[in-house]
Amino acid sequence: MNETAIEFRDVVKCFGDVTVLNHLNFSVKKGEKVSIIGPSGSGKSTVLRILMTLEKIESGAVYVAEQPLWHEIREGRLAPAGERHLREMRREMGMVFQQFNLFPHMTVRRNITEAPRHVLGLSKNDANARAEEYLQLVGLSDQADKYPHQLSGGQQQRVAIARALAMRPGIMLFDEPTSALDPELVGEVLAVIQRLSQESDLTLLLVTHEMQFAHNISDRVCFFDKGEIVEDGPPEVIFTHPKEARTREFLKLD
Ligand SMILES: Nc1ncnc2c1ncn2[C@@H]1O[C@H](COP(=O)(O)OP(=O)(O)OP(=O)(O)O)[C@@H](O)[C@H]1O
Repeated sequence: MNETAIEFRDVVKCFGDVTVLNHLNFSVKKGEKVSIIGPSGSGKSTVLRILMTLEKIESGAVYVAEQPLWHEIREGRLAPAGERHLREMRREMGMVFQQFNLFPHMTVRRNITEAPRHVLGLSKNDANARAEEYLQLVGLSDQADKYPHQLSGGQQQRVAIARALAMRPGIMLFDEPTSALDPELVGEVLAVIQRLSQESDLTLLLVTHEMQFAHNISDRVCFFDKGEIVEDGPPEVIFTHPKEARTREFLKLD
């Protein structure tokens, strides 16, 4: 587990006058399961959005699978990344958002097969077989012909997970995947992510407000505040005897 899957080196990200990431240094090893916790507005989602190239950074560097995300080597020199490089880098990662963002006019099966067919060039049969494999993994094999509006929020989020997995990324990013769900539907989505974390060698980076869940699935938990990592350690330490006062306060341990 020595290869680095994700690395932020001295990254600064601002929105206008507001510094959202303040010289952030952060890395995740290949196969590691890491949760980011912290107060609202601390920059947690921004980390994931930068990885998906949905946001640019002001300075510093981001590496994915040990390659620079925003730069590429052209003619032996480091040059700003072209669209092709960005597309290739994005392919290393699958992201599941708070909102499921399924295509409403497509069946569940087509939601999952669309990218494998058109981005990876899989045949219809191969893409369908892949959709079946991942629908089984998320427990929705019998829903392939339904449309998103015919499913519960929890089922839609499980389809979104299957859709991301069907691209076979090495890294899965989850941005508060249960925060848009009714409480009674949270468990089924967490169960799927938990199974993924136990049974796969995927690298997993999860932003969550579900502390017990972060405790259960993570190798490491990072507590973010004001765009910095205040504390970073195994869940047994962070959730029971963190060193930093700010972490204790956030977790209401005092
Ligand atoms: N597109 C944007 N334009 C301006 N400000 C933004 C934008 N996106 C995020 N921000 C601001 O950046 C800060 C960090 O946002 P971010 O979503 O990363 O926080 P977060 O820790 O994920 O919060 P939450 O737990 O509420 O989702 C917030 O103050 C937010 O208002």
